[in-house]
Amino acid sequence: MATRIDGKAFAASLREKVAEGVATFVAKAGRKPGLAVVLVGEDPASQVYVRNKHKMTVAAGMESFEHRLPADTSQEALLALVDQLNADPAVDGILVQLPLPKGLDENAVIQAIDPDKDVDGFTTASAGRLATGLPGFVACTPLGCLMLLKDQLGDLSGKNAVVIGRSNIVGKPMAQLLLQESCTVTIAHSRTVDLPAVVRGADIVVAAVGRPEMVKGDWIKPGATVIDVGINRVPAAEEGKTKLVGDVDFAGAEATAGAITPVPGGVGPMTIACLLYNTLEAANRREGLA
Ligand SMILES: NC(=O)C1=CN([C@@H]2O[C@H](COP(=O)(O)OP(=O)(O)OC[C@H]3O[C@@H](n4cnc5c(N)ncnc54)[C@H](OP(=O)(O)O)[C@@H]3O)[C@@H](O)[C@H]2O)C=CC1
Ligand SMILES: Nc1nc(=O)c2c([nH]1)NC[C@@H]1CN(c3ccc(C(=O)N[C@@H](CCC(=O)O)C(=O)O)cc3)C=[N+]21
Repeated sequence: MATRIDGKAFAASLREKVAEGVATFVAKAGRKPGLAVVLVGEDPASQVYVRNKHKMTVAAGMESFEHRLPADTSQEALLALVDQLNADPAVDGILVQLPLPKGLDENAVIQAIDPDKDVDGFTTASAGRLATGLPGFVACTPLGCLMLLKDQLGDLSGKNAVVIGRSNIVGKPMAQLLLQESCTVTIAHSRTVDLPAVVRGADIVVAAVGRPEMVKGDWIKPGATVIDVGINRVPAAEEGKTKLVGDVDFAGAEATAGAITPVPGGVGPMTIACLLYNTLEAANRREGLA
């Protein structure tokens, strides 16, 4: 039976460490680190995430600047806000909550963020820095996955890692991080032939697909470490209710894996904790304290 990796507890302890770092920053810089979050439109899931981010930013001792804009905001107005935040000395980190409403050019908005304030790690500058090993910001979800893996396994060098999914915000940066740790990395995707066989070779499996419980227990090599990034809302047993499940069939994989993250309570809480971690880092760098 696999060890359950407690992402919720790990994230809480990371947020405490960040809060200590914030106190040190305030003593030296004479101001709080600031995180600006931009939410366009009314997407209910995004509203919940943004509210949680605000609460945890304040709890860590940082300044939270929330910008809520109507769904019919123009591209020009949104870009003007990003420029204003880029120029604002009180803002160390900028996050534009995705997805944006239809009609807005997500890529153009993300690329407008100053890479030194890109605490989401979504700009091409951040992706390029990660790929070439230069200091920058790593996307929060893959960074959180890596922290959980290192905590569980220690040195990752030489391990066979399979990342399922090749998105710019999860799969690709995850693969770069594992490569940096000297894993032998395979990136699987919708065109991969015989995915079960590919996964059976993995000491480390990171599932970031967006398909509920797609990865089955009998794909998992005995003792492997399984990181489930998926957040899928599906109908629950009780009529009219919903529940969250990952991209991995948890019950099946738990029997074979060495360790596995649950959903909820696994990778999800690490994402926000890493956002705070990156924001503190951005503040320290901007003040020459890093
Ligand atoms: N915990 C957290 O904080 C976060 C969780 N998530 C969750 O992680 C999941 C992935 O997110 P994201 O990367 O943005 O998703 P995307 O939809 O951008 O990417 C999904 C990837 O999965 C691949 N894929 C789709 N179907 C299959 C299949 N049948 N077999 C193999 N690969 C397949 C796609 O392949 P192809 O490229 O060929 O189309 C694609 O590369 C989602 O559930 C999302 O909700 C995302 C961000 C943060
Ligand atoms: N610019 C931008 N940056 C993001 O990082 C970003 C984004 N846009 N858009 C949406 C996705 C998704 N995401 C999650 C954050 C926290 C949980 C999380 O805390 N999940 C809890 C459960 C939450 C619940 O119960 O709904 C858990 O897994 O335990 C999940 C998903 C960040 N994203």
